[in-house]
Amino acid sequence: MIQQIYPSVSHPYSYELNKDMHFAAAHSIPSADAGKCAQVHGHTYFANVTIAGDELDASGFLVNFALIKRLIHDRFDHTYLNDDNEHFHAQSADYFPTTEVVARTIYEITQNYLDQLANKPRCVQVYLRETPTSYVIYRPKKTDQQLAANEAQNKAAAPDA
Ligand SMILES: Nc1nc2c(c(=O)[nH]1)N=C([C@H](O)[C@H](O)COP(=O)(O)OP(=O)(O)OP(=O)(O)O)CN2
Ligand SMILES: [Zn+2]
Repeated sequence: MIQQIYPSVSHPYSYELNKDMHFAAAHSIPSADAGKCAQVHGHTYFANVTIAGDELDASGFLVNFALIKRLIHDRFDHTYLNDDNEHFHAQSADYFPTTEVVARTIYEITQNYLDQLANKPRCVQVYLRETPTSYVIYRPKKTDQQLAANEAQNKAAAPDA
């Protein structure tokens, strides 16, 4: 929920920002195993997006909080997720509008935007609460390049280990 403390994510960056948002949306899960969730119903989703980086932009921002809200809240608020065929469809479970898939989609939209910025911030965690008792955390896997950089950093910190 907004103003709650979220699970922390480890990363090598100096700055970390968190943006809380909420949006109302309807969905249905197109699976015979989804039970009552196969019927159209709605939620007030709470999302927390964590962004990290080492460089600030000309405004002294890692990224403008307001832009993250525009990207996510304005895209999904008062929508029927199943109608958003750019992100969701019924042909593959990886694209059903489940909490897991919506969390991953929020990551993808955010990171695609961040990739265009000169200071190259990274989205390191998306926390998405669908109901008072259910939430998902999506964390992107580290790329081979990031794993190699981490290893080099560790070696430099403890060369004899
Ligand atoms: N792993 C997932 N399981 C379920 C998802 C999902 O997205 N990922 N979604 C649903 C339903 O869409 C539903 O919105 C949420 O279900 P649930 O947490 O069971 O909701 P309740 O309010 O009924 O929970 P209670 O704790 O029993 O009150 C189902 N599963
Ligand atoms: Zn639901």
